[in-house]
Amino acid sequence: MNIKFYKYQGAGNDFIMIDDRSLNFPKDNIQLVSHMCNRHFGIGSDGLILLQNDTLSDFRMVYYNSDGNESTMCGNGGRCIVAFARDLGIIDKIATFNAIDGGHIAEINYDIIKLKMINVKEYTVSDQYSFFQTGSPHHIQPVNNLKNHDVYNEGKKIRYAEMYNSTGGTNVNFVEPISKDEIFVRTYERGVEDETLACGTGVTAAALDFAEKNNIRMGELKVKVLGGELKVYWFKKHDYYQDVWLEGPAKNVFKGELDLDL
Ligand SMILES: N[C@@H](CCC[C@H](N)C(=O)O)C(=O)O
Repeated sequence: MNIKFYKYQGAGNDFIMIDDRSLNFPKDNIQLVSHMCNRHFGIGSDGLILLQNDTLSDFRMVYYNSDGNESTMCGNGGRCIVAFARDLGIIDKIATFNAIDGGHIAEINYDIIKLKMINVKEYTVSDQYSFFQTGSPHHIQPVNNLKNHDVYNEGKKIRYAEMYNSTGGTNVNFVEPISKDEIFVRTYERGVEDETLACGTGVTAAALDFAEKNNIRMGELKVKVLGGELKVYWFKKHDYYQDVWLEGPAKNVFKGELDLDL
C-alpha cells in the first residue's frame, strides 16, 4: 500500500497529516500508526492526524497519539490541520472543523493559526496542583527551576497516579511564572509517553490556571514552551471559560510517500 503523507509542526509538536477524504486510510491499525510515528523505524512524530470530509463544517479531524491509539483533542494538532487544509485549498483564511470534542473555528494569518478551543467548565484549582479538561485532561503542577526539572520521571508518576485512573490517565504540565504576562510550561504527554516540545491543550490549561489564581476574567497570556511561544486568550462568564483561543505558528516541514506491505 502506498500512503502519501505530510509532516507539520506547531511550536515543535509534530504531526503526520493524511488527506483521508477518500476514507482509504486503515484507521483501526494501531501498529501501523505507531510505526509511522516511530522516530527510528518510521517517519517520526508526536501524533498522526486524518483530515476527513464533514457534513457540517469544512473538514473533520481524527487524532492519534504516537502510541497508535485514537485520543482526545490535540490543540497544536488542531492548529496544524488548519494549515494543512489551507495548503490543500479546502479553506482560505477562516476554517470550521469538527473534532472529538466538538466544533472549532480557526483564523489564519500566514503561518500563525489562532484556534478556538472548547468552553472549559471542568476544572479544580489549588496551590498544590490543578486539573483542567480543555478537550484533553491536564494536571497542572507548579514548580521552581522548571528548566532543570525531571519532566519525564516526575510526569510519568503523575500520569499513572491512581487519582487519574477514572479519566484514562492525564497529561502533566509543569509550570513556572516568568513575568506578569508570561509563563513557562513543559508537558509530559499521555499517549506519547514522553515530554513533547509543546502541548496546545496543556498550555491552554496552564493559562486558565493562571487566570483562576490571579482572578483575571478576560485576558491573554504568553506561554513559553521548549519549541517556541504560544499565546492563550480567554473570557470567563457564568463561572466557566468561553472564548478560549490558542495562537501560534503551524508549518509544513516536508511531504513524502510510504510504501507498506499490509
Ligand atoms: N499535543 C496535544 C495533546 C494531544 C492529546 C494528548 N496526548 C492526550 O492523549 O491526552 C495538544 O497540543 O493539545
